[in-house]
Amino acid sequence: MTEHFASDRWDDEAVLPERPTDRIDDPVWDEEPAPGDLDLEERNSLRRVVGLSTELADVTEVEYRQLRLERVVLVSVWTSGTQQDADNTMFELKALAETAGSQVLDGLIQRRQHPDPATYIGSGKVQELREVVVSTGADTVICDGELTPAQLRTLEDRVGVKVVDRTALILDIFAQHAKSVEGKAQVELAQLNYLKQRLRGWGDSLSRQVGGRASSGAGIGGRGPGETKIETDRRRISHRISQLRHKLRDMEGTRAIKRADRQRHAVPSVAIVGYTNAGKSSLLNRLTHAGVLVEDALFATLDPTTRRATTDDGRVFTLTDTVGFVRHLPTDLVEAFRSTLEETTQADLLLHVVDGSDPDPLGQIAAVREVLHDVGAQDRPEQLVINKIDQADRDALAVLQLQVPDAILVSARTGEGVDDLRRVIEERLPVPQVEVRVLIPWARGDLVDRIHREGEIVALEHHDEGTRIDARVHPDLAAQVAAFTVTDDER
Ligand SMILES: Nc1nc2c(ncn2[C@@H]2O[C@H](COP(=O)(O)OP(=O)(O)OP(=O)(O)O)[C@@H](O)[C@H]2O)c(=O)[nH]1
Ligand SMILES: [Mg+2]
Repeated sequence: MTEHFASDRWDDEAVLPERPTDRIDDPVWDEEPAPGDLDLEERNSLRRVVGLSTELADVTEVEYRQLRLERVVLVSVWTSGTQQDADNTMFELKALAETAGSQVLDGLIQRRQHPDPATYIGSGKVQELREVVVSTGADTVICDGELTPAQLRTLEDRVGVKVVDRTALILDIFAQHAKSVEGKAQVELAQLNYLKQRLRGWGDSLSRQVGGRASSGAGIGGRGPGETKIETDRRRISHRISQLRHKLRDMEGTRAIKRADRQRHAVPSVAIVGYTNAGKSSLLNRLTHAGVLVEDALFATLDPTTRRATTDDGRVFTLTDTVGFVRHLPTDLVEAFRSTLEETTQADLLLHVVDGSDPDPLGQIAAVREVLHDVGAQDRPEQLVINKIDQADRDALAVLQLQVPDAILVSARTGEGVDDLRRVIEERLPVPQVEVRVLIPWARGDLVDRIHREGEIVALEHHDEGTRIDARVHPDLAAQVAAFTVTDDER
């Protein structure tokens, strides 16, 4: 076992802390029918994890952690809604799993009133799940939703392979995709928060086991070395969390300055928001030739990209691409990306992009609006944009159009409807309010440029002495050109 491998294993451990020492010689575990090599490998890897968890000293490794899920079985509990809804959720989970790099072997949906508190799917179904896992040769089970540490543990014990939840999966995708220093820090923070909660559960069970085994172990003596280590780990994690929070606050400050700068120059801003994979980056590229990464993968974009664009009448505005949303985005991630999404709370217009070819566009719209609400952007002007009309079903599209009559239909791929969209953006961008009538001397061409860019020109004439302009501009610019105001008799 190489050192490199070792740290990889620890990385896996980060998201799915397992009980460290007890499992290998746990008699119950040994009695389980061995599903061959897989089980053997699993035990080996567990054994490896034991030694490695001490390496938690370097918590920064969480940043680079990947689950490396390979062959997975998906499980979801279906509590309400139609069969179709349940299937859609499952397909989304599949897309998420594939984005994380895994091969989906099978998917099981369990109908229940509530997820089972002990085993999520209900103890009767666990055996069935185990059979599917063994027969497909899966190495991982991914559960939809967010499971408690105890549920994850119980399922792992009884199914015999690694079990992760949707939250861990999404965190993993974010970790793989984060590019900027800030994005990485945000994901790491969310991962550490997730990990910290899991450590707590782990600590509880450990202390019980240690106490049980060294049966004299009540009171002080009952604090096994494992528990002490966990507490050390938790302290380290807490320390790292507060470091990251500091770092992020600083970076947030820098961004706020940049944003304030744009605001002072009164450049209107448009933020492109929407469900992951809706085509936000494609649309940004279409509107600005920005060359932003477009991928048929969820969460391709994690770092907000801002580009300048110009309306037909020459006004400059900014367009910002944002991280995609998804149903039940882990709260920690919403929290972590709050600063990134702050862009949206300041935007003059939100372009809410919807994948018109998705089976449940209204569900996507609702999920996105929920996140917008969470970050405090619910009162921003919103323009719905139904994208991918080239591949959407015509009938479904017609129905959708009735449901959201104000939406604009486009295809970022073919360019269809994009001109309409430009026109609507232009109409909905805030128009500068102060009317000015000025004669700008030739030497101040910079001011003429600014009026072009930041204001709206009503009339323009070239005179011998300079440029005569009637325009509507923002108050800041109005003040700067005030010295060149013309009176009626100069007209
Ligand atoms: N057929 C069709 N496909 C599109 C259209 N717009 C985008 N796509 C495809 O949809 C996929 C996702 O596009 P992106 O632009 O990366 O979507 P996004 O919303 O930025 O996704 P994330 O950043 O992952 O949240 C890519 O495979 C695009 O080629 C469209 O109008 N028609
Ligand atoms: Mg994108």
